[in-house]
Amino acid sequence: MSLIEYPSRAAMFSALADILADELRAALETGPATLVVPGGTTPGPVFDQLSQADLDWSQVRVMLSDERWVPESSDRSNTRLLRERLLVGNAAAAQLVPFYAPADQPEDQLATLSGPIEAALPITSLLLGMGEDMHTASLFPGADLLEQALADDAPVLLPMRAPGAPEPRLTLTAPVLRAARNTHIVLTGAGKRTAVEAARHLDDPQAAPVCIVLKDATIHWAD
Ligand SMILES: O=C1O[C@H](COP(=O)(O)O)[C@@H](O)[C@H](O)[C@H]1O
Repeated sequence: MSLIEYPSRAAMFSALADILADELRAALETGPATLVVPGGTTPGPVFDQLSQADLDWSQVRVMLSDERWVPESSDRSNTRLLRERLLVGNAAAAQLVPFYAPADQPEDQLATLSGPIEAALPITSLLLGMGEDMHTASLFPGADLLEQALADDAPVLLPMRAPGAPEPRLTLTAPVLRAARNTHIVLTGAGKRTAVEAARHLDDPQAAPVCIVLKDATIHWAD
């Protein structure tokens, strides 16, 4: 794992947006590109800048790493964050690959959502977040289907329920995340820095699911 420490969050968010835009531009020289991004509280400022990048967004497929099973009217909806902060400006031309469709439970839409996700693979640029519990995407320690999601033959998408997660989730699985061409993890604050170092030492995806991508990832950190 390589770690870049930035002097400020603003500097990190801006640098990350430039890096992702450069990766997408390079990939677009040979065909369509797929950008995968996290939800949560951290990536909004990256989206604000990336959405203004000058590239052929009509050839970019954008999807989440994971979604909370809530409608877009909820402020916990990761899709809502994407629509409000990334799929605007120049990036409004991008193709959103959906991670949510109205239904009581994620299992009800699993087959419908999986097809377009599979068709958009492999991932060109993967941006992930991480919680202090060392979860990434919705691969949580102690989650009901974690073992299945970590397996080499896991389907692209799985539902996930975890003690620390208030609602059911849908998440990309380990083989899909590991196959990304470029992997970045965006982290802020001392707690997440400690957590990612602990995950590296643990090297145990059951206890620290973020381990699955650490070998090839660039960690971007600012206090
Ligand atoms: O629930 C989630 O949490 C992680 C971390 O979020 P943050 O608020 O600590 O930045 C996020 O990466 C994931 O996509 C999201 O669904």
